[in-house]
Amino acid sequence: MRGVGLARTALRQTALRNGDWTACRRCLATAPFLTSRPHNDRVLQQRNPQWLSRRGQATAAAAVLETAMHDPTSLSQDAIVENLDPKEAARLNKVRNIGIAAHIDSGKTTATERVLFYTGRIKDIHEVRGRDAVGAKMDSMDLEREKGITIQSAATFCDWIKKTPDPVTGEMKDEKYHINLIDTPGHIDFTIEVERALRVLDGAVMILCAVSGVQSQTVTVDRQMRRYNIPRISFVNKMDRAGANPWKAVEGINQKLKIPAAAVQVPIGAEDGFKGVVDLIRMKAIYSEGENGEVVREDECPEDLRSFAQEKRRLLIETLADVDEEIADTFLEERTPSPAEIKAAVRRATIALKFSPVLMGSALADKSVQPMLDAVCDYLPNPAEVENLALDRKRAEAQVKLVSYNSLPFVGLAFKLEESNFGQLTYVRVYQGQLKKGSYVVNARTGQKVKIPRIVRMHSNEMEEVQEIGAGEICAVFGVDCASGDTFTEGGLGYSMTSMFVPDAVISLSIKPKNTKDTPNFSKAIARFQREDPTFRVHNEVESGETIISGMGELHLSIYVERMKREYSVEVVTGQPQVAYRETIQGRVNFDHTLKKQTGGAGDYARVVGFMEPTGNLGENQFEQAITGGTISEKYLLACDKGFQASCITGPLLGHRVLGTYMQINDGATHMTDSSELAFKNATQQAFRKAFTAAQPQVLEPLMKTVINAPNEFQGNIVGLLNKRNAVINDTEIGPEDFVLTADCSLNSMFGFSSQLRAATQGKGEFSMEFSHYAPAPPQLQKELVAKADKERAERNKK
Ligand SMILES: Nc1nc2c(ncn2[C@@H]2O[C@H](COP(=O)(O)OP(=O)(O)OP(=O)(O)O)[C@@H](O)[C@H]2O)c(=O)[nH]1
Repeated sequence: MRGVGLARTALRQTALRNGDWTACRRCLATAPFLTSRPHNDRVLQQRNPQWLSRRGQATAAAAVLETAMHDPTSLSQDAIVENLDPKEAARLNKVRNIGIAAHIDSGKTTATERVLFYTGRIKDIHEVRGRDAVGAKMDSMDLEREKGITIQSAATFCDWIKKTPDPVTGEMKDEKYHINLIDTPGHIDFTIEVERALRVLDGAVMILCAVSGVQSQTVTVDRQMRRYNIPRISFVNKMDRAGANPWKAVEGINQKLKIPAAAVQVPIGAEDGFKGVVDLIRMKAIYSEGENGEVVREDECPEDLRSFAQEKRRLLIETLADVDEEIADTFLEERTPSPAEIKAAVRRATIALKFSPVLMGSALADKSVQPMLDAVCDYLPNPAEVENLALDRKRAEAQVKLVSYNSLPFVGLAFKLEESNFGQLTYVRVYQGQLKKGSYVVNARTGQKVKIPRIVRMHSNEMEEVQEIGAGEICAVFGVDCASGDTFTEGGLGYSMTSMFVPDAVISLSIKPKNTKDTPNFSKAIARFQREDPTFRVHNEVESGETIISGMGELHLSIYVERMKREYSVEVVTGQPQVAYRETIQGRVNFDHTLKKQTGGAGDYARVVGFMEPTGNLGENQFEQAITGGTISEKYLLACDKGFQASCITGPLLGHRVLGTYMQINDGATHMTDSSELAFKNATQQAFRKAFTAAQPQVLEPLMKTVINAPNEFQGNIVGLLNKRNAVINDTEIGPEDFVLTADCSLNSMFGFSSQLRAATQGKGEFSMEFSHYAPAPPQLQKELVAKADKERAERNKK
C-alpha cells in the first residue's frame, strides 16, 4: 500500500510539474483511499488551492476549486473561500455590492447623493426637487428630476476610505472599500427594478423614515429582500424632522417585519437639534461637521446621554444573544462582550439573516451618513461570503456553487438592459472568473458565442471604460445581444443561473399613435421598452386590431406614454386603464371539428379531434398531440400548436389571456390537396373557441397583496372599507401607535381606494399593493364583463 502511495505522490508531482492537471486530478480522486497519514496530509495539501497558488500553481489551484464545485464533498465552499489566494481574498474582502431599497420618499436618492459626495464621486450635492433644478445624480432621467421620483434603478460605484483601529496597536488606519451601489425606485409600479437589483446584490441598506417607521412599502421591500436572502442594515433617515422617533422604527422592524433588530447608535439631539449619534459599540459620539457634514469628528459620549446609551447597549447585546451563540456564551460566562466581539456578532448575525443593526441619521441635513457607510463595510457580506448557485446543464441540472475567484472560468448574469446612444447596454454581475474586453463568452440560453467589445462601469448615466472586471463585481457591456436574465459563461461551462422573479402585469390599456406617420417611431419605442422592462408587455388584439400595453399600475404605463412623447416625439391616444383579467376553463370537453371550404379551385380542409381540460393550476397553457397512424402530419401538427398558442393570447370570453388550459389533439383527417398549415391552424383555433365556451369558462381577476398602515384609532374604519370590497384580511400587526394590515383584495375593487383611505384616516393612512395571484371573478362581475365584451364585438362586426 505504501509503495502505491509513493508512486501516486510521484505521479502527482510529475503531473503538477508538467501542468497536466487531468492526470493529477485522476490521481487525487482515488487518493482518499490511502490510509497512511503522511500521504493523506500530502493529498490534502495538494488539494489546498492556497498551498498550490503559493507555489505558483495557479492553474492547478483553480482546477482544485473547480473540482470542488462539482464535487462538494471534495472541498466545502467555506474551505474554498478560506483557501482563496490571499491576494484574491484581500481584494474580495474590500468589495461590497449593495442596494438601497425603501418605501417611497424615504430618502434613498438623497442618501445616495451623500454617499457619492463623501466618497468623492461627485463634487457638489444636488437635491431631489432642489431649488437649483439640477436634481440628484442618480435620478438622471428628466422625468425623474421633474417628478422627484426614481423610475429606473441606477448603478454607481465608489471607494470608501474607512478608518479602522489596528487590532494590535489600536492606531487608526485607512482601509479602502470598493462599493458598487444600486439606488432603486420606491414606487411599487417599478418593482421589477427592485427585484433585479436584489437578485444580483449581496446586501442592502433598508431606509426608514424616522417619523413614519415601517410603512406599507417597507413591508413589500422586506418581502423582496427575503426572496433573495439579502442581509440588510437599517438606516432611520429624516432624524431632523419634527416628530422623529427612531425607536418607533426599531420596534416596527422587530414587530411588523419580524426581524430581530436593535439600534447600534442613539441620537444626539432630535428634530432640528439633531447633531449626531453615539456609537453604542465603542461608546463614542460621532458628529458630521463642516459645510456639508464632510468632517467627521469623534468625541466622548455626552454625559447626559451616558445612562440611556448604556441601556440601549445592553438591549443590543441582549438581542444579539438571542441570535448569536458566541454572545449567548458571554451571558453564561457572566461577562460583557468586548467591542470587537459585539461587532463580530453583529456581522455574523446580519449575514446569517438573523438580525438587522439599526443606524440613524439625516441625509438631507448631512448628518451621520458616513457611519452608515462604515456599517456597510463592517456588517454586509463581501461577494465571497454569499452563496451563489447555478445549474449545470451538463450534469442533469445539478446545483453548483459559484466562487468569486478570478482564475475560475467566467460566469455572469445579465440582469438589466438599457438602450443607449451606443447600442444595447447590458448590466452584468460577474459571479465567477473575469470578464475581459475582446473576450468571447457563451449565452447559456441561446448557445450563441458573443464577443465583449466594450466594458464600462456605470456611474448613473455616465460610464467609465475598463479593460476587465473581476469576480464579484458589477459592470455593463456594450453590443451584446441578449435578454434580461441571461447567463453568460466561458466556453465549455454548462452553467445557467436562475433569473429574477417577474410579477404579472395587472393593468392594461389600448394605445395608438395620434398620427399614422409616427407609427415607425411608435413601434421602435414599444420594442425598446419591452426589451428593457419584463413587466411591460404588449400584444395586438386580433379582433379589434388594437395594440394593448400592460404593466404594473397606472403610473407605470403613464411613464411609458410620457417617454414616448419625450424620447420618440410620438403623441399617443390611450384607452381607459383596464384590469388585466385572465380566462380559464373548469371542465373537460371533447371536440371533433372540421374546417371545410370549397370556393372553386383549391379548397381548405382540416379535421382536428381531441379534448380540452384544465391543467390543474392557473399557470402555463399546454398543447400536446397524441396522433397515432399519421392522420395528421408533423408539419400540420406544428400549425395546430401555433393555432393553440394564438388562441391563448386572446381568450374567447373577453379577449384577455388564457391560463391553465390543456389541449390534446389525438385524431383528425387530412385532405390530399386541400389541407394546408393555415387550414390546420384555423381549424384548431375554431375548435379551441367552441370547446372553451363549452368547458365552463371562467374569468379570473388579479388579487393584490395589499398592505395598509395607519394609526390604531382608524382600524375599524379600514376594516369597514375592506369588508365592503370583499377583501380577505390575512394578518394585522398592532403596534403602540399604528398598525399594519395585510389583505388580499381584487384589483378591480381597489380603484378609488386611495381617496377613500385618505378620507377614512384623516390623510394618515397609506397602502401599497403587489400582485399576488389570479382568482375567479365573482359571477355577477363575470356576467357584466362578458356582456360588455359581447356588445363591443357586435358593434365592431357592424362596422
Ligand atoms: N427632512 C428631511 N427630508 C429628507 C431627508 N432625506 C430626504 N428628504 C426629502 O424627502 C424627499 C424624498 O427624497 P428622495 O431621496 O427622493 O426619496 P426616495 O426614497 O429616493 O424617493 P423614490 O425613489 O421616489 O421613492 C425629498 O424631498 C427629500 O428632500 C432627510 O434626512 N430629512
